[in-house]
Amino acid sequence: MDSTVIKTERLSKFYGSEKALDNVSIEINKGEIIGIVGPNGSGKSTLINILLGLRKPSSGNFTILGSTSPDTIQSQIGVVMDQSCFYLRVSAKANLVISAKTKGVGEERVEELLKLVGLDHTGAKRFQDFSYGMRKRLEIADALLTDPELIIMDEPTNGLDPQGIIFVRNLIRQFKEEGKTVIIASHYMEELEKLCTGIIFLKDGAVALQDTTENLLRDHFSIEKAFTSTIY
Ligand SMILES: Nc1ncnc2c1ncn2[C@@H]1O[C@H](COP(=O)(O)OP(=O)(O)OP(=O)(O)O)[C@@H](O)[C@H]1O
Repeated sequence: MDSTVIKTERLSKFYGSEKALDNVSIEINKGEIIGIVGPNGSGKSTLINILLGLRKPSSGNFTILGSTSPDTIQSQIGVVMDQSCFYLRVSAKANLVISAKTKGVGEERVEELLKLVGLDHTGAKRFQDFSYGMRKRLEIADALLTDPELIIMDEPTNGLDPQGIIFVRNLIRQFKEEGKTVIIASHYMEELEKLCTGIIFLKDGAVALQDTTENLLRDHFSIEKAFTSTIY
């Protein structure tokens, strides 16, 4: 079986005359946990949005889970990007039940996920009264409803308390054990060093370096040092 989960060929994206992505060619295989790192404005979100079908590339091609149109394989991709829309006046459970129905998933999965993300005791509390961390946990549960094989997370621990950070890190370790493929865009290099099997450095929209975490640590001692010598 083909183990390629994502393959991009010379992907570029212009916003007007501004080049946000510059000939990005990457390959990500099943079971890899890949960190995407780069300065603000280096193209991380643009790349993710193109892979999710939310933006069209100006040129280049890509496949994601063997498909050239991400819209058709949405149930196989879990997305955590602080962009989920939930009903403000209903509980975590009610929100997940609604989402599960839309996605054709049974209600038993809702109970399972509420427990997994630690929201099983929130009862009737409404989404609008949730803390940021609770909202993030609900977004993660929602992303996992269809048991996706590819999970894409943009700054998954940003704004979380220490307990929330540990929770997300352990969850990513669990994904790794389950053989899922995970892409994490993050500025927290220590975190990526602990979790990722490989790192992609973006600079000015282009891939400045892609390598395994093992190789980067051998050559640079830390992802931060690898980043500094690659980007500056
Ligand atoms: N909708 C848009 N319209 C115009 N320019 C955009 C748009 N979205 C992004 N850009 C530009 O494209 C470039 C890449 O932005 P992008 O958001 O992909 O970077 P990023 O690496 O995700 O940044 P950050 O770390 O700040 O989230 C930036 O110069 C940004 O200003």
